[in-house]
Amino acid sequence: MKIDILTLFPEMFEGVLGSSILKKASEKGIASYHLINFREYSDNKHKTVDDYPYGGGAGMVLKPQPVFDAVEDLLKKEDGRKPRIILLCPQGETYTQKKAEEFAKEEHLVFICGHYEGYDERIRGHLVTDEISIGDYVLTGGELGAMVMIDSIVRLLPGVLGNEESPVTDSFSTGLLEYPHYTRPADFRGMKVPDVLLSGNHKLIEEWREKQSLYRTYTRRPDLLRSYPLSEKQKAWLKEWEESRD
Ligand SMILES: C[S@@+](CC[C@H](N)C(=O)[O-])C[C@H]1O[C@@H](n2cnc3c(N)ncnc32)[C@H](O)[C@@H]1O
Repeated sequence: MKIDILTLFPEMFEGVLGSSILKKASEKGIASYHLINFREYSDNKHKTVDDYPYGGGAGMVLKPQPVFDAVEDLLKKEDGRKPRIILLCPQGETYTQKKAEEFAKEEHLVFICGHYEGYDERIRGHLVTDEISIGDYVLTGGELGAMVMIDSIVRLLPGVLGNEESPVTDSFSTGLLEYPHYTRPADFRGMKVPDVLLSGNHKLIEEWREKQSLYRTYTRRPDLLRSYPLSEKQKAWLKEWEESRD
């Protein structure tokens, strides 16, 4: 997967793209990252990329010209193939694991990281294919949001995670939150690992994990259950928990 990142602060990405799974993915040739400082595309001799808002008010607005020119330059190299062009934006669609899975199927993603008060509206309306928010809060710029998205997408690409890690049972991938994990020792300062995990009975362990996963979701994120296809056994567990609350 090719990932282009348009940013005024390319140095912010060095640590994240050069560490852990994202670094491994690029070393294995599965993902390649290209940082583009769109200030270099400014047609202004002072290389400014922002200007005062029409109508007055606080803050500066990113001008359309450097961003359009930077994206058009990228597209020239694409032989007509259209990448997804993602604008990081607190007013966009809220990012989810489903969206990460959707983007992971693409061959080429372009991220546009805003800064200042916001973007000229023509960038939003005429250049991008997706507007994504990473949550209901306001960041200083789109860089952290792009890093969050890139990390969650790249770890889903085939061959990126080793056998010892799997995105399949991760929270949200299954539609539920993941079950709790324990490792050695079996007794840490009197806090014991549930007996079932030490039993060696794989069927019982699977059932315990399924039940824990459902219970976690029921207590922490009941909203996820609205779209989750519950089995009859799971419905019975939920009924039991509902009744014990009364
Ligand atoms: C200070 S914010 C601008 C917020 C804008 N004035 C508004 O109220 O919608 C600057 C930039 O940070 C990025 N940003 C801020 N919050 C974000 C969020 N929750 N998700 C994604 N990007 C965000 C966007 O790129 C945005 O253009």
